[in-house]
Amino acid sequence: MNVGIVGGSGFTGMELLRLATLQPAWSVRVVTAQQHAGQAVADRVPSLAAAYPTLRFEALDPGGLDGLDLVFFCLPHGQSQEVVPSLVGRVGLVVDLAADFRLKDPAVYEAWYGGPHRAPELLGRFVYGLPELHRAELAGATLVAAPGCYPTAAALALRPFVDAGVVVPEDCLVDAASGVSGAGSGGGEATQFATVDGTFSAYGLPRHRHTPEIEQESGARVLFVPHLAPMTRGILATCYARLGPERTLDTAGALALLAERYRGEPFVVVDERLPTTKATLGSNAVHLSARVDERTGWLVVLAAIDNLVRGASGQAVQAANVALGAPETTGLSGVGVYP
Ligand SMILES: NC(=O)C1=CN([C@@H]2O[C@H](COP(=O)(O)OP(=O)(O)OC[C@H]3O[C@@H](n4cnc5c(N)ncnc54)[C@H](OP(=O)(O)O)[C@@H]3O)[C@@H](O)[C@H]2O)C=CC1
Ligand SMILES: CC(=O)N[C@@H](CCC(=O)OP(=O)(O)O)C(=O)O
Repeated sequence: MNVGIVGGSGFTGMELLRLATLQPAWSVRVVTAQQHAGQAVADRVPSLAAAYPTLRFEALDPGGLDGLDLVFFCLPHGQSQEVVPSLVGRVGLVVDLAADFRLKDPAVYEAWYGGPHRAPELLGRFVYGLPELHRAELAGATLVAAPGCYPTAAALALRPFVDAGVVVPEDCLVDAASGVSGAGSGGGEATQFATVDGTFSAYGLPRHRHTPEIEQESGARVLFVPHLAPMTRGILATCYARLGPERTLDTAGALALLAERYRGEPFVVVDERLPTTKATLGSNAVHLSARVDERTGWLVVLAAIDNLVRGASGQAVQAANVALGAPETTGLSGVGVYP
């Protein structure tokens, strides 16, 4: 399987290069960069030197992707919609890690991304790459939009309760914190050590662009408040939902509902123990837990992921495995690195 990684010199691209080494049938043929074009992969990412001793980043030339079996796009938002339309039908499978093709409604895209979509005709053809929610649509797909990092955690946490009808979908909040790699390798002053070390801050509220994506995939109307945490990787999403008027759910019931919904899922861990980002480091698993506060009538669901694995590149590989008909777990592990 001949593979291309567009935007391979960024954080998600590097993680895809690492995960590609664990795929028995993949061979990375093209890896592109902008500022880093011409540089050896091993110079930019020394941890990959043994796997890619001679591979170099090259400038993006869409023609150079022609005929590849699988191409991952890891470009900043808004860039892949310029390139992907010319590649439809010329590449076996496109997996886009940016937000360009995640939202189904072009009007919603325009409202949250500040301008009209430049390939709206493709929005309906992309499958949202969250296997636990869209596995059947993903099988055989040729265009996949990999989910955003915060929406992955929030949708997997809230969707089971919305579907079960036990919460008020209009009364949901998502309070989430991300490590700084979530901002990409060009984060600048906002993510440098002196700015983030020893502090914890909120940003982007009340109109972070992940809000409509969380709503699309969770089925809830949410107030979303993201935070930046002084760590490299990880997202912890604390999701709150008001219980329905019957108030039938208790903590044991909430945990049982999650366990039942995700029974047999290779990359979902449902546990009474409260999730931590550290336990997900380097793993493709999402760790979920829940509590019901019977005093106030609110459900709290917590989800932890590694933003670069389950929140980006690992999930993109998982979705590609499903789309290509390979075993879903090929080249992926749900076991983290600890401590
Ligand atoms: N970081 C995360 O946790 C997550 C990121 N995503 C999404 O994945 C995408 C990639 O993110 P991430 O890897 O963090 O971003 P980075 O900023 O780290 O990497 C961006 C990549 O795109 C290249 N690039 C930038 N501009 C252009 C351009 N105009 N033309 C061609 N290549 C260009 C860069 O090359 P160079 O560096 O050589 O200039 C680099 O390889 C983004 O859309 C992001 O939102 C999704 C989920 C989680
Ligand atoms: C910490 C941080 O800045 N996180 C980014 C989200 C991560 C990301 O890259 O967004 P997508 O998942 O949509 O691609 C942000 O809030 O914009």
